[in-house]
Amino acid sequence: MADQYAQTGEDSRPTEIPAIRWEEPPEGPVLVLLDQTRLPAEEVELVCTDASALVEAIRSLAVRGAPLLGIAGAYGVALAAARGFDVDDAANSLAGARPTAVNLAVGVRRARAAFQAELGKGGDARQAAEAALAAARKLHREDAEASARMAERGLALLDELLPGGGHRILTHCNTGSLVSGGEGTAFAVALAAHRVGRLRRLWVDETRPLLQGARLTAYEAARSGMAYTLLTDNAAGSLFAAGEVDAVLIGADRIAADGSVANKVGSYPLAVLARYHHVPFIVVAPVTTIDLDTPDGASIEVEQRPGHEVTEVTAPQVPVAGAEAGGGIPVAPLGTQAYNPAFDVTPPELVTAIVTEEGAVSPVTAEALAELCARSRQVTIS
Ligand SMILES: CSC[C@H]1O[C@H](OP(=O)(O)O)[C@H](O)[C@@H]1O
Repeated sequence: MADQYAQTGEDSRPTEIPAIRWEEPPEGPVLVLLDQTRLPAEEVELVCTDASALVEAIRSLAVRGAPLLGIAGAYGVALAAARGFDVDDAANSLAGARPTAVNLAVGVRRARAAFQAELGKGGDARQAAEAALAAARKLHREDAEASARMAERGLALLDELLPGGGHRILTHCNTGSLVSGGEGTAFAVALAAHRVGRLRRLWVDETRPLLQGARLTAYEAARSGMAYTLLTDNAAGSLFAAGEVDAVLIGADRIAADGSVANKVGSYPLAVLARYHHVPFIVVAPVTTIDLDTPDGASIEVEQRPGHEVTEVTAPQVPVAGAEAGGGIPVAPLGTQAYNPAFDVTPPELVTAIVTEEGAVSPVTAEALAELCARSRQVTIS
């Protein structure tokens, strides 16, 4: 069936999309973001000159995706320092902009620590700001390197689990260049398989309500030239039943110490479907997404988002005059209340493997995750 929906990308532009970059025009440093709320219709850039503009961009998902949130948070601290704003205030507002993706707080913490360490060594404000920027640039580089290594390790695992190639991969939400300093996490694995001719099809969940799959993953898949097919989230079950899914590849926003995985809402039902149909369910995430300070899935704060994201559909660049608060077109009676968690939590027993740049963990246990993180710290130190 997969081939009858043959949709291959037409775009030959480079797949790496500059989701974020630091610039230093004469009027002062800025953080330039590709506004992901406007994709795929428009490639519009947001120019942030202070932390509050970046906080708004994070909350509106103009910039999004766990690893990129970490990079943006670090640059946000550097921006506040470079422009003479209060760094502690900036760090606190950035770290609190979205609660679930642990990378955001990690990135903010790394840049803030570099800033404070430089001051502690007797450096002046300019030197401290430069130290924060250096920490942000380092995190950006490390994430790009991690992305390449995750792609390599993820492809090796797919080849091991699915001998014979021709992988039909289902993915949820968006985990490509738009969430990363490199080519992403789970999507980067699919891209690696495509480049060596071992991706038969990427099944792309549209990912309601904000449609990161339909708007962003399809956009990235088209640019790559891979064979991909979009589906509604509720059509995934019939694909599994038809035997059309060889593996599920998703990202993560926070992985608790016991191996519970918080990811875009709709991930947990895919894990249950995968288990029922004996299909590998693989999580691809950098080590920075593993949070040993969060003991288990119940301890992960799941972001609750505004109801209008469910009760309205919004044409990103065309606000609808007179529509509800969200500016979209109502699809439910005015006043309808909506349940809109941004993420859900998959228990470790439903996860076949967690693939990181330092290696894969399977089965997923607290001990194996702790060992992986310890090994990663050794690598970082050396
Ligand atoms: C690999 S990070 C991408 C991750 O982030 C997405 O959430 P959001 O679009 O709300 O930032 C989703 O959970 C993806 O798996």
